Amino acid sequence: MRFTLREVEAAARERLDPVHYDYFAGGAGDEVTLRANEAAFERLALLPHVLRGTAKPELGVTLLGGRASMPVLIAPTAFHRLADPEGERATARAAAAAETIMMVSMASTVAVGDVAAAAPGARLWFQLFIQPDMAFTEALVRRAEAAGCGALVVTADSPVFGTRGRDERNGFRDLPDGLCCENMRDGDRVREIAFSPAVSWEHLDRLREITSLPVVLKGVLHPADARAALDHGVSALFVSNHGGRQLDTAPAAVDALPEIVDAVGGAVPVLLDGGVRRGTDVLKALALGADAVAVGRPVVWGLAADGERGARRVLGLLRAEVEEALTLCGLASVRDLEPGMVRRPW
Ligand SMILES: Cc1cc2nc3c(=O)[nH]c(=O)nc-3n(C[C@H](O)[C@H](O)[C@H](O)COP(=O)(O)O)c2cc1C
Ligand SMILES: CCCCCCC(=O)C(=O)O
Repeated sequence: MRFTLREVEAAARERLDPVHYDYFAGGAGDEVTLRANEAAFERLALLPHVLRGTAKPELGVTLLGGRASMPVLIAPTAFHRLADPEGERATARAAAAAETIMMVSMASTVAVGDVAAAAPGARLWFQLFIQPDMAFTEALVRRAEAAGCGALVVTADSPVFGTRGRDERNGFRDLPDGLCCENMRDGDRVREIAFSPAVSWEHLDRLREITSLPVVLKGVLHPADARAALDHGVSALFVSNHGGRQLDTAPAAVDALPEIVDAVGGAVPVLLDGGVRRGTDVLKALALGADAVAVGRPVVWGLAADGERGARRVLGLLRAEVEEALTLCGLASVRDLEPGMVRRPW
């Protein structure tokens, strides 16, 4: 039995090739931001209410017209077949069982159409690194649409691929033979994902012209960028530092959240990922104005520890913890969380 996400991670670490464990676990530079994401949640205190006479709390949220049974989504992470032979198929089945949204990485090791086919009823969004070759970007969008994805999650924090010291030291550069980024197939070749500093707001405008899918902008930390994103018509903002894997010493996600929420002023939903490991972290982020959070590594750990069952276990643990924390806070619903319930005691 595994009772916490830490125990799931320990089990995953035992099963994974150490080089692959480091790829999943690691961050950029000195991993300052990686550590800060979790530490920032720990520094926040929750101030509970008492004697509210509540029933079993309501956890469900509605995002971009779709329902999730809890405010915990699956963040896009690459290369699930390094963790489990079924890879993203297993993750999607776990997401469907939990009735939550899975963001399928553009760097998935199962093509998005095959992920959708393997998990009927799964609520999928497709994550996109805009490719400077807009014709190929459009081809990716069409694949996501054909797979029934409900939104495009455009990752904006990766004009270059962050330098991760663990991968450099381990010499981890390529997927093993037999695995590739299946969405990148183009005729009889598999393209490399281009990370390009030339990608700009104009590309985002162009993307919005070629699809009617809602666009979620992921990797926003600066309030001025949040305001610009609204001007460019995004449907949701996603506060994220890429799990500490891009700009090291960028702020912890939950520390950046209040200013983004303020800048957005309720115009669109705000999501957050980075360091969410406990139900209480979920409550803190929602109290500070997030509409939902997402988890990256925890789902990979579940997958590596026990395949689909492990990913389900991770989502189940988080659900149970959110429910218990809400009850202990005297709340009937995730909607009742408000900023006054979060304190910075130290
Ligand atoms: C192994 C790994 C792969 C990732 N791959 C992607 C990706 O393909 N696209 C993307 O936008 N973000 C990617 N991310 C970032 C996650 O979407 C997310 O921002 C981050 O994992 C959240 O932090 P957490 O792992 O602490 O929950 C990746 C993160 C990890 C750990
Ligand atoms: C060369 C493919 C890289 C996929 C990107 C995965 C990612 O975002 C990560 O943080 O790792």
